Amino acid sequence: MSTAVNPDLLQERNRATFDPSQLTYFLYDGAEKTKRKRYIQNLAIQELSRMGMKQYATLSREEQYKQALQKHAYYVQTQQRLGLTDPHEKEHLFQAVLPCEASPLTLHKSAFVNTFAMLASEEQKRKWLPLMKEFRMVGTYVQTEMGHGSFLRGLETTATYDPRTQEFVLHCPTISSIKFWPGGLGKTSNSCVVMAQLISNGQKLGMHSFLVQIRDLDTHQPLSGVTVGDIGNKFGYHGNDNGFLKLDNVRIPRENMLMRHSQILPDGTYVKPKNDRLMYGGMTSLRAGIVGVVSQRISMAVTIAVRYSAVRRQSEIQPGGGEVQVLDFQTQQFRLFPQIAVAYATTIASRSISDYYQRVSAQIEKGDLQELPMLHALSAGLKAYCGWICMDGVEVCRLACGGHGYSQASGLPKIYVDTTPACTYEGENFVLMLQTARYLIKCCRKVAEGEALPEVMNFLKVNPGEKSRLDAQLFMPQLIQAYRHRAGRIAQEVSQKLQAAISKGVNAGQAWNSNSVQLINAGKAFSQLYLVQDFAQTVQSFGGKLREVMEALWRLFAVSGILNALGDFMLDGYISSQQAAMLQQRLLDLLSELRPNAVALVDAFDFPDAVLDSALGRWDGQVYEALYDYSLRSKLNEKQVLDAYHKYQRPFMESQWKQNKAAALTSRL
Ligand SMILES: CCCCCCCCCCCCCCCCCC(=O)SCCNC(=O)CCNC(=O)[C@H](O)C(C)(C)COP(=O)(O)OP(=O)(O)OC[C@H]1O[C@@H](n2cnc3c(N)ncnc32)[C@H](O)[C@@H]1OP(=O)(O)O
Ligand SMILES: Cc1cc2nc3c(=O)[nH]c(=O)nc-3n(C[C@H](O)[C@H](O)[C@H](O)COP(=O)(O)OP(=O)(O)OC[C@H]3O[C@@H](n4cnc5c(N)ncnc54)[C@H](O)[C@@H]3O)c2cc1C
Repeated sequence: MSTAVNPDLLQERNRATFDPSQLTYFLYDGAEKTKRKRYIQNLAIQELSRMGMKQYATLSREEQYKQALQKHAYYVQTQQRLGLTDPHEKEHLFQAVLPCEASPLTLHKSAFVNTFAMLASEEQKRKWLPLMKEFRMVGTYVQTEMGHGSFLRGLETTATYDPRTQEFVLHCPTISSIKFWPGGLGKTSNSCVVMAQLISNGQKLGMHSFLVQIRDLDTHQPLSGVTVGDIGNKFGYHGNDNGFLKLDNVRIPRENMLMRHSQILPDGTYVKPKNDRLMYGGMTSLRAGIVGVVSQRISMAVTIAVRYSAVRRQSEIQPGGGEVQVLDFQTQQFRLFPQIAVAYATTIASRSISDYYQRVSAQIEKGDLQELPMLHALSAGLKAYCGWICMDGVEVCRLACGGHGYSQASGLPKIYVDTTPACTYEGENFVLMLQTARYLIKCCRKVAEGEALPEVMNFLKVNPGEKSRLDAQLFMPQLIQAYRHRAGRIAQEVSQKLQAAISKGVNAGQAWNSNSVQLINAGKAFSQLYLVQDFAQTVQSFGGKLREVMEALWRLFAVSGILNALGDFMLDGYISSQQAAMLQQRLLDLLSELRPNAVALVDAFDFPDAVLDSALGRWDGQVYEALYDYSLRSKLNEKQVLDAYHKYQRPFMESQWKQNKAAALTSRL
């Protein structure tokens, strides 16, 4: 394959008005850390290549599972060999080893060990954490059942305390109570944290967590009373053995209930937690983490689509003027440039929600639960909102690559099937957004009662007759104010509707359901406001040319967000039709303004080719060579004439030939 860089891409890089390495250093916390990231990723990529790893998309499901295990083992061992302790460095390594390739061991650390560490007492941690950390116990987080996932209070699996033996009896009483979906459960895990309804002294005490061993630690055979297996093929996520688990009166010692926040004493007496929802802590942490996962996916997809659009030439703009780079079509820019903005906006939001999570967790550790409701509302809203826009964005990128986007060679299908479950797992997005709305409505009531709100919620104090002062300059404060006004208005309006329905005697649940479409909209508007504000704040920390480019990108994010939900902004007359028309024009101006920097903006993400795993998104732009090479490696090309020809095609063809003509046929027409 040619080693030269495609001249169109070369030219794109030369015409950028800013230095993309400045942006790369922002993303990876400076030049030194960027160098270290590159060192770690290149080392892993070279070693894995020497180990003969195959392209994920070319493997069968079973092979994907096996290779993912092999790679995950390499990931952990390489971490140890290099002495990595910084979580970002571990993340860089993980990205290079398993880029969008679901691993059966992902849940071990992120959900099993982390949830255990959050919910177990000090004594329990001393006993079990070492075994988990050295992979003697390999585990997962087992909550969802066949019949219930979203409605946790509806889970049916029971953990009944038996004071005579000081044991819990874990039992799945019905088909719908069979645990279903947990990652790594089917074939890989020997242990798990199981969520079950606690029953003691005949009292139902709600969902609690239990450490349950499901397989023998040596033979790996399922233990007595345990039926466990893989759930079968899915939309994607093939490297992961998402599993089912049926517990049939399985007994575990009393000390296996995770007892940090609530306890069962030997005689069966129940000690309540300070707050029931502390039990949900593991989910909150993962939701915060998922914002980072989806932001990475859209960043990869848009890198592929923008680079490809710079080398793909098709059609003429001026008759006779020659074929142009498809990136020069306004429609292509209209599809792709907002996705670059989404990639940066969500990356920035992922950092701030992660920092916020760490801060509030530290407070919770000290017993201060004041910010828990806000953390829940924000992590749920951002997980859902970022999940949606990143999933949609990945598909926009795939479609923008035309026919080749449909090939696995583009890397885009692999990214899509890895992004879309983020809208379902760790809380179905609509269900989560309604949790965010629940918090908003509570805050609206506080406004009505004149109570103080956290500073970030002050947008709920809406000025009803307010008109936007937005003009063609698109000043930051006016754009942000538009988002504040819209988020506040929608939340207040739906809050008033709820109040009105309840005062007419409609019960609270009915009133909630009848307004839930608007409640979702309130949650989205709040989450989008958060992204717009957070992105703006970051842009203001940049200087020089980088600031100019990133301000334009931020404006594109803010303006396209308004135009995509124009009704929300115009319904109460806040934005006039003249302002809306001005925004439509300014959006097009911003596309032209950003055009010279499109490639530099995606190059700044600094994804190695092996991470993108894409014939279309290669750094050197040699896409046709790569596509052709990929085709030649198709398993169907291993033989010139396939067995299926002799077995099915030829007999079928012959069955269609008219008897007398068949005799006259020669091998060439
Ligand atoms: C940064 C760390 C990074 C870590 C690493 C990151 C790496 C990422 C790797 C990604 C890989 C991902 C792999 C995939 C993992 C999938 C795992 C799963 O799906 S596992 C399965 C995931 N499954 C799901 O996610 C299930 C989704 N369902 C649920 O979570 C619950 O059923 C519910 C929240 C919807 C309702 O619960 P219900 O008990 O009926 O509650 P009500 O509605 O009656 O409200 C009562 C009160 O509770 C409050 N509150 C609620 N939650 C929380 C919270 N977390 N907190 C605080 N508070 C909370 C609520 O605000 C309300 O307060 P108030 O207004 O009364 O004051
Ligand atoms: C790839 C993948 C990995 C997973 N990994 C794990 C894991 O490791 N451990 C684990 O325990 N689980 C896991 N899950 C399960 C996952 O957490 C659940 O599927 C998820 O929480 C959604 O629940 P559900 O399937 O019951 O959806 P449902 O709740 O049945 O959703 C169906 C529809 O009903 C709607 N709906 C439900 N309730 C409401 C409501 N109150 N208001 C409005 N609409 C509502 C939803 O919005 C959705 O449109 C995984 C799932 C997937 C796809």
